Amino acid sequence: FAKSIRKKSYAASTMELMNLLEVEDKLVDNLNGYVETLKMKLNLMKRSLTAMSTEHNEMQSDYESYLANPLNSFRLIHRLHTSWRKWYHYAFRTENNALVRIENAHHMRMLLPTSLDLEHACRGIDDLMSFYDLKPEELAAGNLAGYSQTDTELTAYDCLALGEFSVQSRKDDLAEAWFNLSLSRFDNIFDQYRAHEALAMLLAKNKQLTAALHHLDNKPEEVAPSHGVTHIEEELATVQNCTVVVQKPSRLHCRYNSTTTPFTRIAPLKMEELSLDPYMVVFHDVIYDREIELMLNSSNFILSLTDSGQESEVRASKDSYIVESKTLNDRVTDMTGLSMELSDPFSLINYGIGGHYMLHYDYHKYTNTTRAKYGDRIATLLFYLGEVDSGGATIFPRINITVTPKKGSAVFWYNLHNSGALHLETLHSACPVISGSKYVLTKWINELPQMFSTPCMKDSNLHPPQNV
Ligand SMILES: O=C(O)CCC(=O)C(=O)O
Ligand SMILES: [Fe+2]
Repeated sequence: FAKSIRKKSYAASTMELMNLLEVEDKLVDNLNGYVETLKMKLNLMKRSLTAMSTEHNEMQSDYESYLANPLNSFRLIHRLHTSWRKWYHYAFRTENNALVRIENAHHMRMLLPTSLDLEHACRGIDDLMSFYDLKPEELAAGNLAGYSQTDTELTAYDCLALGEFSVQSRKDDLAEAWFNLSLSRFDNIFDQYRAHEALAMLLAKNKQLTAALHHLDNKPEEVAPSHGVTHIEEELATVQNCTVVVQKPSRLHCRYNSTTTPFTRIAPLKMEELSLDPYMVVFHDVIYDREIELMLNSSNFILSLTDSGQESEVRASKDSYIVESKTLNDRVTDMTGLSMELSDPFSLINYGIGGHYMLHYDYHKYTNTTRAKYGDRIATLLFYLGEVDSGGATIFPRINITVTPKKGSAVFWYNLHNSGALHLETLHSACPVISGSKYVLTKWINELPQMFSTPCMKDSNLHPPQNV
């Protein structure tokens, strides 16, 4: 088998394509040889199995008299001791002949078309379609603008690949047609689900989440949900949560916190527990109107908003600005019992109409060494600096919690389990602002200086509420 490395693109020339035919010839031959070797092995095992089971069945029909004969008992012990071991090893052994075939296949991988070749081939088909105004159905049926040949029909996998190429080329309508063709060509639910999944991803990309989920309903039980599927489900949960404008009444209780630090004993904080795991609370009246006014009217902040010079864009997304404040740092310590050392400064975020913050986690998910050096974000505290006329809630779709901005309140939650593990249920986002403007002040709290206030407990995943 040739070992040379090919450089030319297969899709570019007929000569190269002829080489590819030759490669396929050799591959078929090689695989055939492999199958033959396996067949021989299988036949040998089948023959021995027949001999063994005949003997076994004879013995079983009258085992008392069979085993009464010492020669028979000897043979039984010998058989089980020797033969079964032999078969066990034989089953695991890879025949030399088979190994050679596998090695051949390994070398021939160099001659196979790469993903770039496949892309070129897809582009070729795509160009043909645009040029001659061909429809995917015609091509899939092997019909090339009236030039039709038998046996040139495309397979379900071909259609799937062309669909994927169309997604990459941002031709979503074409992609949908290819995926549907692929779906109708597959003949079992497992393969069909591949097409359903591709269609679901495409629909989800275009925000047609419910239609996407309909496709995902076709998932056979044996198939594990993919990352993409989980993402669609969360996106849908996000949309559903965002449409709930009023805050869900909390099942947990409301209380005054006067235990965190000496300060809170004098001035207790009003807090409402939203969740125990991840631990999450809302504090009321913890940032004052005059503090908010000062911050929002600071010339630097106003400048930072107008500076971007792209008013509509700024309004359509979030815009953040760094704020340092010892008073507020101390307040967050009073509220949470956590040290503000090594934490990021506050981030003042403004969202205009449609402004939102995609689903995300606040932790960095550092590697162990980076994390030991810099520390991850153990918790987040988010002050709401105003009410939003409509929309703009902070939502946690995995735990079904929606927090509606209320001027002067703050939401606080732990991003990490008490063991230090990342808390996956803290996935959250800011819903698009429908009307009004939203201002929040975020503090991402570093884990490193919390060693004594929140000792990391290896076996516990829960943050005890008394920490807050
Ligand atoms: O604005 C919000 O509601 C959420 C902000 C947020 O997630 C963050 O600052 O990390
Ligand atoms: Fe966040």
